[in-house]
Amino acid sequence: MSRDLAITAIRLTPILVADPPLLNTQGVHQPYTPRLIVEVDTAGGVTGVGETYGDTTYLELARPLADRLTGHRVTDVNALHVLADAVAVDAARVDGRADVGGLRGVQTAEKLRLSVASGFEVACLDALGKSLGLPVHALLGGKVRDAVEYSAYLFYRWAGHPDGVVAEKDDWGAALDPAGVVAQARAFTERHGFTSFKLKGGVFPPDEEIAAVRALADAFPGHPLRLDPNGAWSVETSIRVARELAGVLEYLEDPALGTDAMAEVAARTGVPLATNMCVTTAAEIREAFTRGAVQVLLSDHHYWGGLRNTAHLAAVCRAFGVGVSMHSNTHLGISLAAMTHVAATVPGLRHACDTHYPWQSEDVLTERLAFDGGRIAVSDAPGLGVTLDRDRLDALHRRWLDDDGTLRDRDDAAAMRVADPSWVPPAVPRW
Ligand SMILES: O=C([O-])[C@@H](O)[C@@H](O)[C@H](O)[C@@H](O)C(=O)[O-]
Ligand SMILES: [Mg+2]
Repeated sequence: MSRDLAITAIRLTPILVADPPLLNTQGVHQPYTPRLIVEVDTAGGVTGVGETYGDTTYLELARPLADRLTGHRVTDVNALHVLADAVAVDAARVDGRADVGGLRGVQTAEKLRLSVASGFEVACLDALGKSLGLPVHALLGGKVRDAVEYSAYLFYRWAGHPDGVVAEKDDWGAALDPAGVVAQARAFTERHGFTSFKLKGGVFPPDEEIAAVRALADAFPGHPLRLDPNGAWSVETSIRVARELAGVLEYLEDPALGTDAMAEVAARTGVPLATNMCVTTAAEIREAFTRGAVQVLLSDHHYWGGLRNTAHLAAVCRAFGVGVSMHSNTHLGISLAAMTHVAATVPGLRHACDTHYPWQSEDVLTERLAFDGGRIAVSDAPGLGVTLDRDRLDALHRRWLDDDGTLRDRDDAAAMRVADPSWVPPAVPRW
């Protein structure tokens, strides 16, 4: 192995990963969700790995980007974004589209490019770290903590996917009322030691979700609690819920959609508001921050364009006096490792980060990342500190190849229609 950092080959492997029947305001998670694994080989004999969304539009962009990046060096992460910008995206297939599988705010061609580039950036940094014998956090300026805290991501859910649907089974059971939510939270603490809890809301009428949060507060006195209805409420409903849960919630996440609504809710309640929907692009920052619409920004290295962009975003938040934490969608261990490295470098990270990882029974790593007291230890091994399990990768890719296209694009509303053929994503505000 040498330190020749030239990229000689890039492998893109789309996979389908098992996902439980988690409910959100759009519908329910598919039994399998697409992800893309990126491998970058260097002339020095090192391979770096990255992970990002695997839906069709992401793959269409990833392929030409892989061709253009080959021949560059793994240090060329600024050039990576220039190359991504030059790849043609059919904006008509992206701009203004409803987000049917992710509830991550506005969809634009730029955000699509950033989301794809992030998988390559992580793979490049992993390869660079391995080549230099340095952990990724060192490439970002070094860690300021040795472990990163995550919160238990509670979901209303069915015990299993609808009858007749091919799916992996799990032992979490159903959670459809306050008692079920508390039981799920207890399972999270027993299995992973989490001490802070986020409930995905927007599924049941607000009073039922208020009751679930109150039940959590009774069961876990003094523990940080969040509720996230993904913008399903009107301003008036948001204000009512915020007032009822004042003193109970650490923050309320995206109660209503858009900067105007969030600013009004923030102005009329004392509960801090967090978002991964109202501010998801650079262009949305100034207005939301100056109007006080957001008190905590949930960053996400996938759609903000990588780990370095995430560190920059955290600096912008600091400048505006806005707190920062992390959003999560369905993801595997490569992304959890990447999140942990960048989170380790962010000063003033005062809120536990979100992660879906405990819901993922499958991974492409030889060894799963393990939570200890709800925290992931920051690896000091070279690169991300994870090892790809090629057999697992091949098996999950085989599942993607065998799919007739039904599952290759995450669509929570379509998944819900399997159980309820009349389902359409509710108009917003839903309540
Ligand atoms: O996975 C889900 O159902 C979540 O609702 C996800 O799609 C959101 O993007 C996310 O977790 C959030 O915090 O809004
Ligand atoms: Mg959210």
